[in-house]
Amino acid sequence: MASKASLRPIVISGPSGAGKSTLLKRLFSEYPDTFGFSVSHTTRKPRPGEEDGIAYHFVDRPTFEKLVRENAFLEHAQFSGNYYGTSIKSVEDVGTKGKTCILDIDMQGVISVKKTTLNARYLFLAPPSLEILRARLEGRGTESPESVRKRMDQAEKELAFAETGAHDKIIINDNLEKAYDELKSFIFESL
Ligand SMILES: Nc1ncnc2c1ncn2[C@@H]1O[C@H](COP(=O)(O)OP(=O)(O)OP(=O)(O)O)[C@@H](O)[C@H]1O
Repeated sequence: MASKASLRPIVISGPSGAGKSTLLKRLFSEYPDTFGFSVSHTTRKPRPGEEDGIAYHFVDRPTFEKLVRENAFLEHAQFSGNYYGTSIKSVEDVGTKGKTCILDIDMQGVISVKKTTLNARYLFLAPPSLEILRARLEGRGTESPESVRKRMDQAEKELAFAETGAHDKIIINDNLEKAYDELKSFIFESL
């Protein structure tokens, strides 16, 4: 397997529980210097040891809201009273440092990346079936029944979106080894 990846950002999406984190964890540990995640913005206060520009870009609310008005974010949301967002520039910065940016985002995020000049490549990770997806979400032991229900509803929307042909490649994660090999082939494909 070649280990030179294009510097075009890779967008990975797919239902919650499809296996994105599992595959990305493996990819980052096999290739520790090749890939990077973008640094998000947040209005929450830094915790001890968190450096600005490394853990997050720490900004105040007026600054964050100004960035929203300027359409600087691919996606942003509020959690427990704080804003969080992924800026277009933070994705570009990863490429500038010579790493391939990996974006793990939902379909709304995919739609927004497509509106930018980031020239990304789009990968969709699908579960073998909705029944198996449910079993994996339940088996992960991290979700309440209500959270599983919400994720399953959203999964149907993600799968319908993938059927529109919005992605360059769809990988079905039935077998982890096979899915990982397909992920690497897509990522290291020479373009
Ligand atoms: N091919 C596979 N076969 C069996 N189990 C798998 C496979 N791939 C992943 N899993 C398991 O499925 C569960 C969900 O995987 P993971 O947490 O990586 O999903 P995710 O797509 O990152 O979800 P989220 O978007 O919620 O973070 C985990 O418990 C993982 O170990």
